[in-house]
Amino acid sequence: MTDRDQIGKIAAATQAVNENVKAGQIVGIGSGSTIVFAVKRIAERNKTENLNLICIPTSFQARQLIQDNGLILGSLETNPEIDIAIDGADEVDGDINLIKGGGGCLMQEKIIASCAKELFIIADNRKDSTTLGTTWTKGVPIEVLPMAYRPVQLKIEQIFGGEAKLRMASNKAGPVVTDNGNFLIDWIFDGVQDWHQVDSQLKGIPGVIETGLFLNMTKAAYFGSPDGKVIVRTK
Ligand SMILES: O=C(CO)[C@H](O)[C@H](O)COP(=O)(O)O
Repeated sequence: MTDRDQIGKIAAATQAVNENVKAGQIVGIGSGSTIVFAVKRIAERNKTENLNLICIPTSFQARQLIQDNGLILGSLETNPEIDIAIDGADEVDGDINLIKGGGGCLMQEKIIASCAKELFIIADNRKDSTTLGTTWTKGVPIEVLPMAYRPVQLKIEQIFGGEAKLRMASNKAGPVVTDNGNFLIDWIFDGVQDWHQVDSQLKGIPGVIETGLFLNMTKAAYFGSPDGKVIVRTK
């Protein structure tokens, strides 16, 4: 990531927090590099405004971020209903459908997003695309039960074509293991798909736990550019 990309992330995160976080809310905290700037901004505001938020994490990383920034940590057990969730994305299309899971946290992210009244996405403007599947070239992340990864890979390739790759760790021998103890398959697909149909077909394969396709879930996406300007896309 260059400094220029970082400026975009900071701008998007700051504006999204300024416009949407309100005192007393239950706030879902996403995962990745952009959410770090949102949590920092929430913590800054909390010092002067006493926001009294309860923050629900989407990952181990988010849990640490909440605690390291002096915010109140909650869970879905204590707070099953969430006011807003803020998260990053790997790609965002013109209808604010998303590919997520580049950082491996898609399942908890999707659960938290589904419990939130509103989901706000923050990203640098490289993530902005008109058609899903054009700028994110690493494939659709899919969380799978470890014992089923091989048949799931084969079934995905048989049904949809493309290549379904087991995500391997970089500083450990073997596969990436998610916060939930599962494996990830990155499905590199050919061309534009009917994503709603693909998502339900993928979830119909035994062993698939969740997909990184977030369809019709987002209220607004904030894209920051290297000059610090932010474009907001709503539906
Ligand atoms: O889905 C995610 C993690 O699983 C992230 O939200 C997504 O990868 C975006 O990350 P970043 O803010 O670092 O670009």
